Amino acid sequence: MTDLQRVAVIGGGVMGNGIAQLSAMKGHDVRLVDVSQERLDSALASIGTSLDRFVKSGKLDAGDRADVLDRLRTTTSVADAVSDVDLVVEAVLERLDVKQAVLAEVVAHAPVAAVLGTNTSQLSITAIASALGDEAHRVVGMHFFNPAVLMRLVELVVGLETSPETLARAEAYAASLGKETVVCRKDSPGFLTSRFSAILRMEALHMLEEGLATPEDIDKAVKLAFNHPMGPLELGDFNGLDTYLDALTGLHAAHGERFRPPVELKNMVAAGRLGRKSGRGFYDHSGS
Ligand SMILES: CCCCCCCC(=O)CC(=O)SCCNC(=O)CCNC(=O)[C@H](O)C(C)(C)COP(=O)(O)OP(=O)(O)OC[C@H]1O[C@@H](n2cnc3c(N)ncnc32)[C@H](O)[C@@H]1OP(=O)(O)O
Ligand SMILES: NC(=O)C1=CN([C@@H]2O[C@H](COP(=O)(O)OP(=O)(O)OC[C@H]3O[C@@H](n4cnc5c(N)ncnc54)[C@H](O)[C@@H]3O)[C@@H](O)[C@H]2O)C=CC1
Repeated sequence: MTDLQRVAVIGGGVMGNGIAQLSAMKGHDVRLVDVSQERLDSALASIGTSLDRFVKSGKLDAGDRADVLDRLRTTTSVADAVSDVDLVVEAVLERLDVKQAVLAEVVAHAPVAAVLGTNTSQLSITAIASALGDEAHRVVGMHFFNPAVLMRLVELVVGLETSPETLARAEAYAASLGKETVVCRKDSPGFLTSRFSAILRMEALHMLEEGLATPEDIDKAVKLAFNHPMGPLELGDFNGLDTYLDALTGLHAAHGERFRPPVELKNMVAAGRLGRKSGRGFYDHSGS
């Protein structure tokens, strides 16, 4: 194990619970933080389901399942969670002000040597770190992919103030999780992956708006023509349409018209159709 034994994950939603689970599976001592016990219970339920799948497919020993859960502690207190950690992964919602406030609270309570990773999908790392004054050198983009327990990549993003030591420690943590990394060496909203992803997704949304085909056929075209495991609309439901809309809104502000979120996507989020997590999005998930 590296010197990054103790890890706190802030936010236990779609991404945070997977990052916490994976870290515990790879031997880290993990503290998972969310705003309420209800949210933490929901995160633990997702982790339990995922661990069961690993056990069922023979990728995890039934005996090791309990050890993984023993290494994972939950709390609603950021101060308590980060007091002795080596690294923090922030995975709260995709809003600059919320991320800045959470990291400011982390800095107030974490050891000065702790690395501060943010799992933002597209926000500027420099802007997030700007709330931390002299501590900005400790902030690095650590962009995981959903589901974090299975996807092979972590995209590391260097902000203007990120120190080489911070990047090196983030690389060591990703390696300890068995991940490959790419480094986006110049901070730019959307980095490498979210800009690629958004281009395909925007075309799918425009095709839907233009009535070219059903959602099923738009997704099937991408899956079968290009061998993608999921189509772009299916993937939106998988990510969560609220997070997807927040990400597009940021990309639109940074890169202009090509990423303008369509009104239909805004309407779906306003109506609470958030994809898998609410039971309905581009598709009906109420039975799954
Ligand atoms: C504007 C841009 C910004 C947008 C918003 C932000 C987004 C981001 O910032 C970044 C992102 O995450 S983008 C999304 C990246 N993720 C993807 O593209 C996922 C695509 N899907 C897949 O790879 C597979 O469908 C997947 C791997 C998910 C599932 O595989 P399959 O399709 O083959 O389905 P299954 O047969 O169900 O699963 C295969 C094996 O894996 C096991 N498994 C699946 N999920 C699991 C989980 N969560 N935990 C544990 N095990 C799991 C499953 O049991 C099965 O195992 P075997 O039976 O042994 O093969
Ligand atoms: N959903 C996805 O597929 C991906 C999302 N991301 C990024 O990861 C981050 C989290 O996204 P999701 O997990 O999808 O969101 P989510 O909405 O599923 O989960 C966010 C969690 O953060 C918690 N939270 C909010 N404020 C908090 C605070 N002050 N302290 C502690 N917890 C707090 C919420 O209660 C919620 O449980 C975002 O920045 C998103 O852009 C990155 C890769 C993929």
